[in-house]
Amino acid sequence: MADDIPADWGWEVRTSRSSGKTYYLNPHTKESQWDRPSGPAGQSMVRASHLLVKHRESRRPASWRSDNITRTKDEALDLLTSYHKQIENGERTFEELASQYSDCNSAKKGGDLGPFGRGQMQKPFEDATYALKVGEMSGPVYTESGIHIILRTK
Ligand SMILES: O=C(O)CN(Cc1ccccc1)C(=O)c1nc(-c2ccccc2)[nH]c1C(=O)O
Repeated sequence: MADDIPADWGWEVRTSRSSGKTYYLNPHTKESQWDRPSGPAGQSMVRASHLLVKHRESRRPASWRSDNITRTKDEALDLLTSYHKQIENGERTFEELASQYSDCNSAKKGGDLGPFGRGQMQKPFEDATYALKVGEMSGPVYTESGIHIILRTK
């Protein structure tokens, strides 16, 4: 779905101090150019869905599912492991379980987070996603938000 990634994603629009003209700066390569870029700023975009199970040590132990999440980290891991098994054996789909059980607002979209590039998500989440092949599902991934299963979709 390349159409959902803006052509010049990742470039910064700047104004030249000397001429007042607009130019484009790639913050990753530090290159600048007058013409509007025709491609993303040289970084690969990915797309993923996730199922987040929060616990009492989560940075924000609350979600659309519960105002006060009190489960322990171990209980969260047990839940996530059971979801992972049900998806692996084809009993349930990733989308069904993420919609029903994910403590992330993305549950409303079957866990889909849309496209993102490096530097946008918490580092453990980003690294786990980039390490997956398209179509592959992660094991438990730990971030400040809780414990995730990630499905790379693009
Ligand atoms: O960590 C926090 O202090 C609070 N957050 C961050 C957050 C809160 C609302 C919307 C988006 C992100 C979350 O706990 C959170 N993190 C995520 C998240 C984490 C990694 C990848 C994608 C989403 N979703 C949520 C959520 O409530 O919906």
